[in-house]
This record gives sequence, C-alpha cells and structure tokens, in this order.
Amino acid sequence: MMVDGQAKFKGKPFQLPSLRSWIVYVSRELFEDMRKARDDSLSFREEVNEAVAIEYTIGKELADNPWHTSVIRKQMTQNLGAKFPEIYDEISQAFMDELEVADSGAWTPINAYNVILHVVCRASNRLFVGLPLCRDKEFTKISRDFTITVTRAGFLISCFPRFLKPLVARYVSAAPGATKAFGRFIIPVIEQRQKAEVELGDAWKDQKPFDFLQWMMDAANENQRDPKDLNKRMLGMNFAATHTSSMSFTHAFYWLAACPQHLPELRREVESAVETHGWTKEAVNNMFKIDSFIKESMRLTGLGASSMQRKCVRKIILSDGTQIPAGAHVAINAWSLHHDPQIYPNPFEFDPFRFSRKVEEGESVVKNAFTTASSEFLFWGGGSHVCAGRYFASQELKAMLAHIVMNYDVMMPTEGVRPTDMWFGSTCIPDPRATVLFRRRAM
Ligand code: HEM
Repeated sequence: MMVDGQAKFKGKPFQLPSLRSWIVYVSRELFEDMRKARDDSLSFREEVNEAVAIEYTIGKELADNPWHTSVIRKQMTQNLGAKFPEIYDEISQAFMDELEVADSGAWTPINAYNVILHVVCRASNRLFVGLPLCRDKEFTKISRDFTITVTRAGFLISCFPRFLKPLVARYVSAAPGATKAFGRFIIPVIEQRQKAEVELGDAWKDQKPFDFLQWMMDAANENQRDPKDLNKRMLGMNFAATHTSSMSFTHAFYWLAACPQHLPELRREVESAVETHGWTKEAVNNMFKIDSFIKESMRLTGLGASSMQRKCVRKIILSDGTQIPAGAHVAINAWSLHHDPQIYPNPFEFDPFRFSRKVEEGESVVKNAFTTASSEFLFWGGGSHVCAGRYFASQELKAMLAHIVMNYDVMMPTEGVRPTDMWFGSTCIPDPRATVLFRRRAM
C-alpha cells in the first residue's frame, strides 16, 4: 500500500490506516522538516507512549523523564571499545551453548531465530549488568519475553479511550508482573552497590563494576537513585535492545544462509581484520564487507517500512504546504525510499557489497557505514531521537556475523530460498520458525 501510495501521489503526502490510527506518509523531500521538528510539534515521546502505552506497561517515570537515554548516548557509546572483549566473549560462549551443531561435521537443522534471540539477550546484558546475571536462565527469559508482553499489552491498551486505559492495563497487562520479577534480580544488585558506595567511600571508585547499570547509577541525581525506578529503566533498555537486534540480525542471517556463495569473501575480510587487530573493536571497525552485508540486508528487508513516526501535538504546516492537524500521526515512507532506483540502482536485488564497493571506489566510509543515519538510510530513524543504541547494536551484529562466518558453514534447506518475511502492520518480521542448516567449519 505504501508503494502504491508513493506511485499514485507521486511523492506527495498521503494517508493510510494502520492497526491503531491513520498515518500521514511523507517522502524523502520532507526529511529535513521531520528531522528538525521539535517535540512540541511532532512528538516522538507521544508517539511511543501511545504505541506501547508506556505509562501503563513500562512506567510513567520513563515516559516523563527518559534521562537514561543520555547515558546510552554518552557513557555507553564511549566505552564500547573497552567493553568489546567481554561482549565478544559472551557472543562466542552463547553460540557455543545455544547452537547444538553435530561434532561429526554433518549438517544440522536448527531454528536460527531462537538461538539468535538467546545470543543477543546474553550479549546485551553482559554490557548492561555483566556476569553472572547475563547468563541466568530466569533473568534472561524475563528480558526476552518482556518485549512481547509490552507490545501486546500496549497495543490492546492503545485501542481503548483514555478513561478506560488504567482499567484495561490492570486486567490485561502482564508488564507489572514482569517488572517485579525482573526487580527480584536487579534491585538487590543495585542496593548492594549503593551500600558498598557508602561503606567504601573513595575506595569504591576503584572497585565499582564497569557496566551500564553502574554508569546509570553514577549519572543519577539524588531523586533518581530509587532502585525500583532504576529497575524499570534497565527493563526499558532490554525492551529497546533485545528484539530489535535479534530480528534485524535474523534478517541479515537469512540472506547469508540463502546466499552462502558470499561466505568466502566475508571470511577473508574477517580473517585479515582479526589477524591484524585480534578480536577487538578496531577489527570490527575494519570489517567493511560485514558492515555492508548487514546494511544491505536492512535496506532491502529492514524491520520498519515506516520511519521517524511522530504524533503531531499542535497543528503544523510542512515546507511543501501540507497541513498536519494536532492528533495526526506522521512518518516517512522508508520502504519506498530504501527501494528507490534513483538512490539504489537495482533496488530489489540483494547486492551485499553495495556499500563497501562505494568505499573501495573512494566514497566516504562514514557516508556508507551501517551506523550512519541519513535521508537515504532511515533504518535508525533520524533527528534528535535517532536510535541511541545504534553504535552498540551495530558492533554486536557485526561481531555476531563475523563469528558465524569464521566458525560455521550455513545454508537454507532449499538451496538459495530465503524464508518469506511476515508483516505486522508496517513491521517486517523474519520468519521465527524457519530452519537453517549449520555445519562446523573444517579448520
Ligand atoms: C538493530 C537494533 C535496533 C534498531 C533497528 C533500533 C531502531 C530504533 C529506531 C527506529 C528508533 C526511533 C528513532 C526515530 O524515530 O527517529 C530507536 C530509538 C531508540 N533506540 Fe534503538 N534500535 C536498535 C537497537 C537499540 C539498542 C541496542 C538500544 C540500547 C542499548 C537502543 C536504544 C534506543 C533508545 C533509547 C531510543 C530512543 C531515543 C530517544 O528517545 O531519543 N536501540 N531505535
């Protein structure tokens, strides 16, 4: 429908119904309007609050003041290099534990999505809260299930008028139970750290853990140190990180399994980067083909057909004269943009080295990098709310792909056939039931 709308209205804004409301889709020409718009006109927060009923599912505190986002943008991003060895350790351990591939060297059919979800959850939580919690089966299960819990409850709550929402939330939402269960793990850790800080005074500085939870505790002001509040923010992080990364990785991985002819070229690149830099952030930064492979997968079959969705909170007029009334929802038609032949020649072809080739031809590395959000690549959204975790997500996905490439052969049971994607509204979901064949790589 978005492709038809784009063709019929020749790039002018048009409206389509979504599962919750009508959405005005604008094209790339209005990217700057969307990028520059402030929250008092086109609101990201109102959009998210409405989509997942955040005040009833995750917590009103997060909706009112998401201060932890600046900890992601600053402390977390700055420390990714230092944390890489641990994150890579978790990725390789998790693949070893979760991927039951025959030792005989025979092909083993495996439900890849389930493995990927477990690996992502462990790797993310290694950064968020460290060992041993990131490997705790009960703790990671709450984290893995939480996105589904919130998405389901949020959708249901959003269908009811405002005065009924609290009632619906109380009876349908499993989120408060999940928050409590998560808190049984996280709150004692927070309390123990707060106690140690008081008892050890200055000595705490040298002994304190080096993880996201601690960066958040250090950044919190006097009013933000309540363990219950910090618990909700940790769960919010898991919500933002787990399924987005797992589903995105699965999209890229299905391309790899459907096109294993690219394995040798990817292997050569990973081998050379690791030989020079070891398994470090520098090595991953030098994996341009891996980067390009993932970016091309996200261009062709990324999670969102729409991007930068906002709720209009006061009437505005866009630069082409389009009037957006208060209460309307606006988004960029990312699907049409990512499949526009003017920007991406042969847009429906999977061309994994499309971006790394440009770099080899002399174009800027930054322009072509997976992490770069621009008017031509809307996978991460854009403007002031562009994904805060994209540097971590990119590093994690690249390290996972590099690890698979180095250790396994993969292929689809029907050679060359990628599992058919599923659509939920404007979200493109890789088939979670698909089986992929794995074989340990002969060294
Ligand atoms: C492949 C994985 C991921 C994808 C596809 C993704 C995608 C997005 C998108 C589309 C947005 C909205 C941007 C906009 O509307 O302009 C967003 C926002 C956000 N993401 Fe991600 N994300 C991913 C991973 C992560 C991770 C790992 C974290 C945390 C560690 C994270 C934290 C956030 C936060 C906090 C925001 C809100 C930013 C704000 O309020 O300003 N994301 N993400």
